[in-house]
Amino acid sequence: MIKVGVFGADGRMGAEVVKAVNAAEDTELVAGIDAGDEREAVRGAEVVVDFTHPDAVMDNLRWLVANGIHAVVGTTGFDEPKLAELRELLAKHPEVRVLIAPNFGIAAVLMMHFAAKAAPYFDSAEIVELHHPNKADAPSGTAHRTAGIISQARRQAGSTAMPDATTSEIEGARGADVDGVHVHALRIAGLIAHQEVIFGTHGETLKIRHDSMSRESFMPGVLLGVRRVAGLPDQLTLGLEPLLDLE
Ligand SMILES: NC(=O)C1=CN([C@@H]2O[C@H](COP(=O)(O)OP(=O)(O)OC[C@H]3O[C@@H](n4cnc5c(N)ncnc54)[C@H](OP(=O)(O)O)[C@@H]3O)[C@@H](O)[C@H]2O)C=CC1
Ligand SMILES: O=C(O)C1=N[C@H](C(=O)O)C[C@H](O)C1
Repeated sequence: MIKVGVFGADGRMGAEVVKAVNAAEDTELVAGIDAGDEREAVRGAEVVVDFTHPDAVMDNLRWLVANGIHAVVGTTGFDEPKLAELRELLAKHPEVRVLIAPNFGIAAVLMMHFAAKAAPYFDSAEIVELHHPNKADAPSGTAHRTAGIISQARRQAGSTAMPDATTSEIEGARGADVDGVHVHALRIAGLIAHQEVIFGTHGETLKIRHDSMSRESFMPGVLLGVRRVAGLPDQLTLGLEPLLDLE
């Protein structure tokens, strides 16, 4: 049995993780905590799953790493300074492993993988992400990562700049520029988590769309992370791709 703690246990994702950990035959819930609760409650856990808030996750990781507990992190909002600090912390605790994935949906990971493969073949690429209106961050972590991998694939292929003759716009009309890829973030009541990557070239477009219709969709990926995190070769793993042999 893998002993698991959950940070953000009463949240939309955390509550689903608690259910999944309780239902799986090889995992056992030590404790689930929320903002204001004592982290000590999860001492004894081998792995803690964090679905909290971009402003809270680094404090949680500082505590987990210092206490020798592996972390599976779904919370978004990681930038280079946060990752650099985390690498420094981990260097002092070589036994600890951290897996951070902006999206634990297997189909979402495939959507990003296919987007990277398609990117060199098109002149244009833009991302539309659509989420529930209670989401804290925009653009989504998934859109951020997708833009990064499209941009990397285009750079590696020597692609030229995307065509765009805009010289006048109302601020925001072209979305956010993430690594040179325009990202448009929609917040719509009734939705959960969706993303469309739109590619275009002469006379042809390709749209790759992913839809999470329920938060259960993330649980196979989260449980895979819980089962595998302790054995990962690198102290810090970004994205679920290596666990799915997708690199
Ligand atoms: N990687 C993935 O596959 C996915 C990632 N996410 C990401 O997960 C994060 C959470 O999303 P969601 O569940 O919708 O958000 P919610 O707001 O529903 O839940 C967050 C929970 O975390 C709690 N919390 C806040 N700070 C702390 C803390 N320091 N320690 C412990 N608990 C804390 C909150 O408590 P309180 O309400 O009391 O403040 C709340 O219960 C977001 O960053 C989101 O983007 C979401 C879906 C999938
Ligand atoms: O907040 C959410 O809901 C989600 N957050 C993640 C993100 O920011 O990409 C993953 C998924 O899109 C749902």
